[in-house]
Amino acid sequence: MSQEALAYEHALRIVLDAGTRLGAEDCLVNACLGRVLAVPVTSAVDLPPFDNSAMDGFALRGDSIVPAGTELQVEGEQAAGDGMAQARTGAWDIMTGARIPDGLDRVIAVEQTERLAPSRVRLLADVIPGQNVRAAGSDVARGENLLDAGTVLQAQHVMLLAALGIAKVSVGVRPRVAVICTGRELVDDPDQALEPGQIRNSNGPFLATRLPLAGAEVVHVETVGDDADAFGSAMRRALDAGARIIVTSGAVSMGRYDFVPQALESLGAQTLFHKVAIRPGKPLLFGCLPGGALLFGLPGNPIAVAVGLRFFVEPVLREMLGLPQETPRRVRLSKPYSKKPRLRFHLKSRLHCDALGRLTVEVLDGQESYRIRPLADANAWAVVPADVDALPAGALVDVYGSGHLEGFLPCESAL
Ligand SMILES: Nc1nc2c(c(=O)[nH]1)N[C@H]1C(S)=C(S)[C@@H](COP(=O)(O)OP(=O)(O)OC[C@H]3O[C@@H](n4cnc5c(N)ncnc54)[C@H](O)[C@@H]3O)O[C@H]1N2
Ligand code: MOO
Repeated sequence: MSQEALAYEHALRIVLDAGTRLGAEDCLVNACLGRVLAVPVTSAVDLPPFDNSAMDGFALRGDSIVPAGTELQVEGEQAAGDGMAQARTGAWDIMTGARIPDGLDRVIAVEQTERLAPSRVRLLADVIPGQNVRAAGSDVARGENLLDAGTVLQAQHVMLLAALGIAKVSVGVRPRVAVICTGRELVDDPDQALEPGQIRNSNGPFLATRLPLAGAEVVHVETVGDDADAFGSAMRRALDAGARIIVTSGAVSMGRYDFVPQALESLGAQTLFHKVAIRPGKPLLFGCLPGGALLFGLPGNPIAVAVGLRFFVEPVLREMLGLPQETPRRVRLSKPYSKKPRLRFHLKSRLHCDALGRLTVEVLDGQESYRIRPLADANAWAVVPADVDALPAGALVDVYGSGHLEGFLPCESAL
């Protein structure tokens, strides 16, 4: 296998070709948040299911306008939850959401009436046909297409599905993913004091929290030292937990303890590439394990992990979930930017929106791959291709949101 760094596009093609679409499964609507709809949803019913009142007031009927000054006998009362009622003449005391009695066709708000006697009312305003009536099917008509396949289900979809009485939806099976962090310097327990030379494991918690947001099910998380045997055992536990993708962090570069490439070989894995012409994350390794699970060996620097996840793992998750690949937005740079040629750069960036709604993207200071503070300030990734070395302020660059399922402007209110 060549040690030459592959172009990103070439490397991504290899990854996507290795990912197969998973099937669909039923999911309860109250547990479907963040899942990707596999089959479109069509409504079998009308919403609202019956004509009902938009106001507390009086329901009545008429051929055309019923004029102000009309006096009517109050014939009955209809509250939300009351069933069918037949009305012939007069007015019905009605509450918001109550079914309109059959035979009536309009509602006047109570504050536009004057009660003359317990069962007599005078209208203080004209009332037109259909006034304050929420017609059956006016929100959703039976047979209407509501949600497309590929929709990432959110609380507003749950509201709609619940209103329609839909209890289950068909969603893409979540790819099962395991996370293995390597490095004898790593400390997992936040209560444990650091010995000289030790650092806290931040890649593990990052991967374990970001992967579910990216549509994966995390089935195993483990940290091992710089020890090929311990790594091999962790890989076996990850596979036993059902992982179809294993994401490792660290030990893929040139150091004496960078044992992952060797360890993978002894596990019978096929390394499909090692090194991509990107920054950060150049030593990224991708391979296939004997049972077919995919292995992403992400370089240990935290931003190399974030880039490997966003620009390699997330695209293959899309493939497995049956989603088309993303198209970046083109956004103007707020400041000039220059970089080394021949590497594609993935830059911690922040989208800004001015008072007229114009977007610009700011490449944040502190792009080194050990610097995690700027990632916490970022809300997007700007990508500058390998063959570009300098861009003036105002140049258009490709921009991706923080995560592939989170939309382009995940925190518009915070821009
Ligand atoms: N001689 C060379 N040295 C390095 C090269 C190179 O080409 N030649 N590439 C550099 C680049 S670029 C990267 S990226 C790193 C990748 O190194 P490894 O994948 O072998 O990762 P480690 O050495 O294990 O760790 C790198 C760095 O990240 C810290 N780290 C590791 N795991 C975690 C974690 N779970 N949480 C937080 N931080 C973590 C680790 O302590 C190191 O500081 O190699 C360069 N070197
Ligand atoms: O490619 Mo490395 O991620 O720059 O530190």
